[in-house]
Amino acid sequence: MDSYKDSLKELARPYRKAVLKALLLVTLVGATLFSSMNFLKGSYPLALVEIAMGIYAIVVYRAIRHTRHLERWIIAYLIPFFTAMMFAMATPRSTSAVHAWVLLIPIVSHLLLGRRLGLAVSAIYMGIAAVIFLFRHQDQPEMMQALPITNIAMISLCILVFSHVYEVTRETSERKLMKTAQTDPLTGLANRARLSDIFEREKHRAQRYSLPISILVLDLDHFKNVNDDHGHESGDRALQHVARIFRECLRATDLPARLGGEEFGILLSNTNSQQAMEVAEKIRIAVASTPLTISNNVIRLTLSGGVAELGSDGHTLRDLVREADIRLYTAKNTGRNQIIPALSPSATAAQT
Ligand SMILES: Nc1nc2c(ncn2[C@@H]2O[C@H](COP(=O)(O)OP(=O)(O)OP(=O)(O)O)[C@@H](O)[C@H]2O)c(=O)[nH]1
Repeated sequence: MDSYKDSLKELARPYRKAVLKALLLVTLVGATLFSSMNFLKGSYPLALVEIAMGIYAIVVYRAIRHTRHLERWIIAYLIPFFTAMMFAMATPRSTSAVHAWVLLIPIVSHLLLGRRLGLAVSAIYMGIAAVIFLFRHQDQPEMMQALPITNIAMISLCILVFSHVYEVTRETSERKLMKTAQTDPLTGLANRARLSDIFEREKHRAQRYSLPISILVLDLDHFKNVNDDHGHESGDRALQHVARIFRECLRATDLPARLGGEEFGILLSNTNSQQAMEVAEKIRIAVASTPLTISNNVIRLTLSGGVAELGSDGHTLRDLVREADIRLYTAKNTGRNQIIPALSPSATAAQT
C-alpha cells in the first residue's frame, strides 16, 4: 500500500480552492468590465457570454464553500471558462488583444488540475486558440509574418513549459515530504499517522462494500535484552529485520506500521479476524524461525500479539488498537511468543 495519492489530493485541496476562488473573483471583475464595454460597442453576443460567465462564477463561488467534490467543480468551471475565452477570440468584433488571455490557460490549468490533466487541457485549448488566431488573422499580412507569429508561439510555449515544470517539481517535493512525514525512518514502515489515514480510507470502503478489516498489534518479546546484550545498534537492526519479515509475509494491500518502540500495528484489509489470526501466526513463526546474525552473534527474536476486527471490537482505529493491545498483554502475561485471537462474533454476541 504505497500510494500517497489520496493524501496528496487532500493536501492540494485548500490551495486549489484558494486558486479557484481567485479565478472566480477575476472572472467577476473581468465579466463586469468587458460586458459593459462590449455592450457599448454593440458586441451583444460576447457581452451576453461574459454576463453569463460572471453569474456562473457567483454560483460556483457559493457551491465550493462546503463541497466535497472540488475536483468536479473545477472541471465544471474551467471548461466553460476556457470555451468562453475561445468564443471571445473567435468573435470578429473583439479586439486582437483578447488573444493575450491564452497565456492564462497553462497557468490556471496546472494550478487547478495538476500536471497531467493540466497539461492535457492546456494543450487542447492552446491548440484551439492557435487555430482561431491563424484563421482570424489570415488576411492581415502584418500579423502573418514569421517574427510576430514566432514571438507569440514562443511566449505561449515558455509559459506552458514553466507552468508544467513548476507543477511537476511541486508535486514531487510534496510527495517526498508526505512520504517522510508518514514513514518510520528506522524501518521504512508506515508510522501511526499513515496507519490512521489509510485506516479511515479502508474503513469507508469496507463499510460501502461490507468487507471485513482486522488489525494486528505485535510486540517483540524481551527486546530490552537484545539492546542490553548486543547494543542499541543491533537492536535497531533487529527492528529492521522484523520489518523485512512483515513485508515478506504480507500482501501488497496490507499495511504494516511501527506504532513506537518495538510495537507494530498491521492493517489487514478485506480480512476477518480468523484470517487475520492465520496471518499473525505466519508472521510469528517466521520471526521465531529466522534468527538475525550480526558479527557471529545469533539474535533470536520472538513476538507476541493480539488481533481485533472492525465492528465486533469497535469502529475506530483507537478502539481496535486498544482491544488488540489488551490481547497482546494477555499473550505477554501467559508465556509470550503467541497470538491471542479476537473474540469470534458469536462469542461477542453471547457476551452482550
Ligand atoms: N534499538 C532500539 N531499541 C528500542 C527502540 N525503541 C524502543 N527500544 C527499546 O525497546 C525496549 C523495550 O523494552 P520493554 O518495554 O521493557 O519491553 P521488552 O523488553 O520487549 O519486554 P516485553 O515487551 O515485556 O516482552 C527498551 O529497551 C527500549 O529502549 C529503537 O528504536 N531502537
